[in-house]
Amino acid sequence: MQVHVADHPLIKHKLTYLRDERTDSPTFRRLAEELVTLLAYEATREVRTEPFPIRTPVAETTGVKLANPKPVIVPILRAGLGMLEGMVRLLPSAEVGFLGMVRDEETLEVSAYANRLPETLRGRQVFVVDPMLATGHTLVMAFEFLRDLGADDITAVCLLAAPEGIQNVQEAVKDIGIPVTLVVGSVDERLDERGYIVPGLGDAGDRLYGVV
Ligand SMILES: O=P(O)(O)OC[C@H]1O[C@H](OP(=O)(O)OP(=O)(O)O)[C@H](O)[C@@H]1O
Ligand SMILES: O=c1cc[nH]c(=O)[nH]1
Ligand SMILES: [Mg+2]
Repeated sequence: MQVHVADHPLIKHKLTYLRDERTDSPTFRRLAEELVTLLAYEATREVRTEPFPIRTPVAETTGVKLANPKPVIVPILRAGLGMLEGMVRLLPSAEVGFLGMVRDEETLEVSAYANRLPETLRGRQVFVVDPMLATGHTLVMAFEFLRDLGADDITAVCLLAAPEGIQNVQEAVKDIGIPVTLVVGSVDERLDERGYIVPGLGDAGDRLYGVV
């Protein structure tokens, strides 16, 4: 698995405000959207394009456009929804599929409660968005779902990751058997005993949408 840690002062600046416990929900949502747009620049570096002949007011030339079939963006509910708009803004012609997953706060095991994805992902580039990669259980289960639908090219975009989680995903991806790229805004210090990223930002879903 290729791992890219975005190293950009604007990303660090926005992440600092995102982490700050004084940041309210509307500001948190705006920052998450802005951050994903910056990370998406890195995540879409290998997006497939095809030649596209055009005529400018001056001359004929051949540019590029996104190739067909178009990419698929998959936010992992709930918190991944906070990154969807920023990603769609960069890839407006992409299709969007949804995966709903929640981790048990005691065992840290994950269960899926919603799945609305294209029938097949064969030949599609898939971009998974979820702000937090903690133990990595959620991402691994998501990758298995996507692989079972034929995906063979997955890029995951996360705002924060724990080193333990990256390691777990790296191990699991060997068995999943398809190329995976991970783009993250920061690799934090560690996980705490409750499975939260340290220093992290707390519960991303709650900070975006409130405690349910
Ligand atoms: O790497 P992991 O240990 O699996 O944890 C990461 C997951 O935890 C959070 O979701 P959560 O389960 O809190 O659901 P929510 O988005 O509905 O709040 C986060 O958005 C990830 O999906
Ligand atoms: O720190 C964490 C870990 C998992 N999920 C979150 O929302 N935050
Ligand atoms: Mg949550």
